[in-house]
Amino acid sequence: MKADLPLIGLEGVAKRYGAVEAVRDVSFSLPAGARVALVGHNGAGKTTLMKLMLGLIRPSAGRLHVLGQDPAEGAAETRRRLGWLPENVTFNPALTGRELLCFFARLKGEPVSGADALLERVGLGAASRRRVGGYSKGMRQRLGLAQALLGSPRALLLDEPTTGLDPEVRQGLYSMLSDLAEGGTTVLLSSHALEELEGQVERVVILDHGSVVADGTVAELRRLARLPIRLRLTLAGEEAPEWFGPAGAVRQPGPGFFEVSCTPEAKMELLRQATGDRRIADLDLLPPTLDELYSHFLRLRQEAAR
Ligand SMILES: Nc1ncnc2c1ncn2[C@@H]1O[C@H](COP(=O)(O)OP(=O)(O)OP(=O)(O)O)[C@@H](O)[C@H]1O
Repeated sequence: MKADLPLIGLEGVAKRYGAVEAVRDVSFSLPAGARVALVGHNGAGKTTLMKLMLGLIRPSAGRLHVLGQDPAEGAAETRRRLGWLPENVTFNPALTGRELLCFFARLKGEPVSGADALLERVGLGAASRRRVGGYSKGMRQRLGLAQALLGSPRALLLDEPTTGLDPEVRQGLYSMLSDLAEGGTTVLLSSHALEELEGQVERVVILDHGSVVADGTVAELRRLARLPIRLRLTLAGEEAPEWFGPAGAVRQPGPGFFEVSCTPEAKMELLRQATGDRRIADLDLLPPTLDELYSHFLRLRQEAAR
């Protein structure tokens, strides 16, 4: 692989299924060790992009390179260096976790001797000899991740890996992905659940109807969107400070506390006012959520299309 190439790169990639334009003119690149989320509504093109990167389907236009190769050329060595967790992973319920992982290891041409260590790593050590039919959703997802990790892949493509997981299992999965990225593995995951991505990925690529509508760190997207910032203020007594109105739009979501929305530039002045006023008992800064950013970028695109 050429040193100057990112691990995965897409240039003007399009994919048509008959009349459906599943992916349109998509370009981005993923360096080694990146943790990136592909975010979009149902049918936005997330799975199609992953299948293109895996070489399972060919682009209608544009170029892809994955580990220095065109994935559609199907080089076996390139495929072995990629791990994939499909969206709806199903396993033979009659087999144990260990049997299944050994089966996948043989398919991938990897030694089965690493299966136990991998099962330990994803937290399935104790359950490895139980039948998968009795596994919970979280356990099946972890087995799916173990399967994707076979052969120490350089890039992991995970299609909605956290769907249906409880918060604790989800956090465990994210911390595992963070460790892998620290070790240089590129992690690309798709998700609808924007809120849970905060702090878990460095970059978010927002897709809408097959096109990229925004691509950046969460902080960059917030700066670009310039959405109002909310300050939630809890009053010490009855009296609402006179500067509330002029400071920005005011809402009272409940008794004794207010939300003041202001522009990003007005934020520091508002904070100074609030922290210097004894009538304010407590405050929370509420930056725009990822969901709000997502809606903002979709709205911009729809307006531009009119
Ligand atoms: N094999 C196929 N044949 C025809 N159309 C397809 C095929 N695969 C995907 N599509 C269409 O391409 C578009 C993108 O689908 P894709 O599965 O990539 O979306 P997605 O973002 O992964 O959606 P979801 O969040 O629902 O999984 C959709 O309109 C879908 O119906």
